[in-house]
Amino acid sequence: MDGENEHNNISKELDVAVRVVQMACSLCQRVQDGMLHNNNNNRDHHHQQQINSKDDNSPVTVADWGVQATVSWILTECFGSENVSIVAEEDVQTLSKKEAAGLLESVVNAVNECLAEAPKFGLESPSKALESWEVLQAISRCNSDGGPKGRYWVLDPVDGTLGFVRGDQYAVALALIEDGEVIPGVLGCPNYPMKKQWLNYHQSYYRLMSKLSPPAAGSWDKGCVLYAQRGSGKAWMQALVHDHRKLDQHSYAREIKVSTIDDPAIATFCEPVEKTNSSHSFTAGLAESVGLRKQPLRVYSMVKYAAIARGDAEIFMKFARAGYKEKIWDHAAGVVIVQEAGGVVTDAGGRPLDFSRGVYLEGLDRGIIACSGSVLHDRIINAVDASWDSSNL
Ligand SMILES: Nc1ncnc2c1ncn2[C@@H]1O[C@H](COP(=O)(O)OS(=O)(=O)O)[C@@H](OP(=O)(O)O)[C@H]1O
Ligand SMILES: [Mg+2]
Ligand SMILES: [Mg+2]
Ligand SMILES: [Mg+2]
Repeated sequence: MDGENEHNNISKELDVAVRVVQMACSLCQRVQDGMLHNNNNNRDHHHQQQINSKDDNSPVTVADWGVQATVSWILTECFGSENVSIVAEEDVQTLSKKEAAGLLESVVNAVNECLAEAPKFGLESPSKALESWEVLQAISRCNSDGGPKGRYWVLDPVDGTLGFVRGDQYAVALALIEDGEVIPGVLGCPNYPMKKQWLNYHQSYYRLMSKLSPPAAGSWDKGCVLYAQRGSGKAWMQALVHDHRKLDQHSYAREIKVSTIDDPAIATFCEPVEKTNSSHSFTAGLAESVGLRKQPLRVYSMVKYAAIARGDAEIFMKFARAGYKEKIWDHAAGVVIVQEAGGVVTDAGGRPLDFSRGVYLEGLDRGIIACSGSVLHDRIINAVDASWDSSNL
């Protein structure tokens, strides 16, 4: 099939990125399953350690650090440390504290367990398990500040950590930026099933699952990985896999496209779950004035971009409070995937997001609007202008 040929034609960078995101997804699933079990059974000291608060009160877990270490280690091995620079969300401050020894040990174990499986994903394992200092080094070498020149990877090890700790949606996001432009992007969505029978259904399903024993490895086909290469005009989705070697024989990448719906009356918009991350009242006003009739789909993480790229929803809007600066790792991978799947992504002024100015999306005008097509996109942009002054954002 075409899918396979095109898949074989992708760059080495995208190929490695897809594989390492697959690995990262299985690390996350293991940690999430472990957390949900602990939650139900006993609140021992391990559980106390599992969710940590950052300075801004947002959560960070073994999975966030574990994925950052794993991706950093694999990219460095594959491309050479002199060729790899990475912008990523987490640092080692908390982890390096004396009292965090147990937490660090959990991270090191998660990383080694994950790296040991690298051959299943067509990548190489370390010759022996990494020491704590090597894991810390892998995390802290993700210290690039981005910028307008050269090449750097952009990683959000766990996006939607809140969704993750709640047993809900989250994503692993990896992109490569070259001279300020996102080239390939990969989004791993471990709780977003290949088929559309999803999200609402998901929570109760997960609640039920967490009381049962974990499913046999490899039998749970509930996640997907999306990816795209800038300029190809194509975006792809593959199932979350536990053994890549088995899949290499198949044409396992399926092309995805945005929705063709451009009638607001039947369009679905998605937005962040938390009101603190995006004004629900402002988007409700917009929805009303544009004629969107369906209830908003509130979903954690960049799964919202995945939903647009796959055609499961038509609009994604995010209006953070004034003064909040969006970070490049929360958007880079999602934006290129949506665009290559046929969608349109801009700020609320209709300008493209500028990934070339460091860690933040500097100069972002009010909010982010991703749509399946320009008809809906134009309408939303116009509605923002019409209602902005009367809002108090
Ligand atoms: N105050 C505020 N306003 C806007 N955005 C914020 C804010 N604080 C954090 N963040 C970033 O939002 C990321 C999660 O966004 P979501 O769209 O998943 O939000 S939500 O959880 O569904 O409410 C989240 O990503 P992760 O930290 O990777 O989970 C943050 O980077
Ligand atoms: Mg994030
Ligand atoms: Mg994150
Ligand atoms: Mg975070």
